[in-house]
Amino acid sequence: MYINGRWCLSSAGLVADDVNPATGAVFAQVAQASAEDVNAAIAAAHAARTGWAAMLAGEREALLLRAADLFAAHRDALRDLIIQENGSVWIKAPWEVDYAVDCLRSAAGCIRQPHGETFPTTTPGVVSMTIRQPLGVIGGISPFNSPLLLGMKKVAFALAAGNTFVLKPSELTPLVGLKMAEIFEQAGLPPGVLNVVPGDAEVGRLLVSDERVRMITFTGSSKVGRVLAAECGRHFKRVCLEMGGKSPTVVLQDADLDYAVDAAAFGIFFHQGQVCMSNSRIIVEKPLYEAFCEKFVAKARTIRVGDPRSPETVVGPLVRESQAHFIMGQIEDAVGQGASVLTGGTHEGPYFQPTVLTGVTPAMRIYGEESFGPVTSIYCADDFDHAVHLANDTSFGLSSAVVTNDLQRAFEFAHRVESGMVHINDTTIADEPHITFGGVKNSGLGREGGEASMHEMTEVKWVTFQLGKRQFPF
Ligand SMILES: NC(=O)C1=CN([C@@H]2O[C@H](COP(=O)(O)OP(=O)(O)OC[C@H]3O[C@@H](n4cnc5c(N)ncnc54)[C@H](O)[C@@H]3O)[C@@H](O)[C@H]2O)C=CC1
Ligand SMILES: O=Cc1ccc(S(=O)(=O)O)cc1
Repeated sequence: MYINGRWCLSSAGLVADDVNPATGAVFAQVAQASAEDVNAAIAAAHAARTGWAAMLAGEREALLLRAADLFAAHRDALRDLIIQENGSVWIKAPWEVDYAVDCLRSAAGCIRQPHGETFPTTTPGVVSMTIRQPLGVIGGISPFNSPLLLGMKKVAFALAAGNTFVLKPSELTPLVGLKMAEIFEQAGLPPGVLNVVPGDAEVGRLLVSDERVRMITFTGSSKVGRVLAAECGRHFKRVCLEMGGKSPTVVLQDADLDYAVDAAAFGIFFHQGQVCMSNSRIIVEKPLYEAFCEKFVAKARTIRVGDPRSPETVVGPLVRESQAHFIMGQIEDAVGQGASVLTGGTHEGPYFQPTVLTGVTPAMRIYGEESFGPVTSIYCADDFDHAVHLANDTSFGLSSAVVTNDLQRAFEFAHRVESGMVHINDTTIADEPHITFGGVKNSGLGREGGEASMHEMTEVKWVTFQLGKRQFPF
């Protein structure tokens, strides 16, 4: 692990296997942080926070830009590691590296940005202003699905805002987190500014309960997010949560059918459906429903499942085989209650066939639960209002999409849909480092990206300056 600028083993001698999802083979053993190690990482970040916050903006900017160039220079090695550790397919892994590079450059561009404000006051002679200051130590719990992208989104903006960081990567992708530290070290990041402590939920709990950690930023399941929100509340700690989704793509009756099929297919089969914004629900207006189902199923059947290293593969392995059993449980429950599997519905180990269901009802688990696999359900909407109702009939609210060229309908949908993001004439999957990203309902609390991150990761302080002497009443 990486603590205070040093590479070290677990003080308790703990290690865990790192498994390649594509083969099931153990390819590395990774040190696991003990309570002592977590304490050392937090202490290092705490000690480094004043120096890092005081570093001139231009110097911090230069460092992040240097790091961006180094991540770009390591593109092939990072791509290969992401494929090996996460099972990402060939089209996704390099894109993830490019995003991380872009994210660092975007964060570097934010460094001079946390502006304060000035105010007129009712007290004569008072100059009144706010300033924005770093929070101090931020703890990050990053997920497995895009371990570099989602880890970088947290680290880059936290550092840009002048905070120091302790990162706990997912148990399933610790090496990507450690590789990040290695490259930041090469870029010249001072010791203690970024610390990486692989481990299980206990490591996360230690980050949450330590009073030196002033904020937790998390991407993962709503189940864990709910626990973190409560625990951070108990410790009066800021929290930013990016959680799950059951995002809808709505296809209106005027849509270009082939385009809608392509958009929705990308929205569920990209990265084998392990994307928080995946359109695991497709809602089609009645006049297009039958034709859409037919074409979508035909497209799903052409999708190549297999070795993530092969450029032809679209759907690679799920990150762990147990996820395939979880999804099979959802499908069996749905079929047992009358749903139909139009295609797919089977898996070999972690390789899940692209799967399309119809006839799904609210009584079925898959109607409301996230699947995190290449499985979607198609619903028939009687009309536009029914489509909006179906889109909102979920406890989640991350992303949404509407495929139409009817501007009136498109903007009405954008206003009425209960989601943090809505994409018109597109799919549900979109993410750019400088744009405000996040969900409503059970999908999120707070926002990430660009200015939103800079706000979440800084504290506002009101400062006044009395010119001359104030007249006190007594
Ligand atoms: N929104 C998204 O992008 C993601 C959603 N998920 C969803 O979550 C499901 C489960 O995936 P997991 O990787 O197991 O994610 P998870 O969200 O259940 O766990 C994520 C992390 O939280 C830590 N953790 C668990 N309990 C904790 C606690 N009480 N305090 C502090 N840290 C704690 C774990 O050690 C792990 O690092 C997926 O199947 C998917 O449905 C998973 C990853 C990303
Ligand atoms: O834009 C594509 C995109 C963005 C994010 C993710 S993930 O949720 O971080 O995996 C995947 C694809």
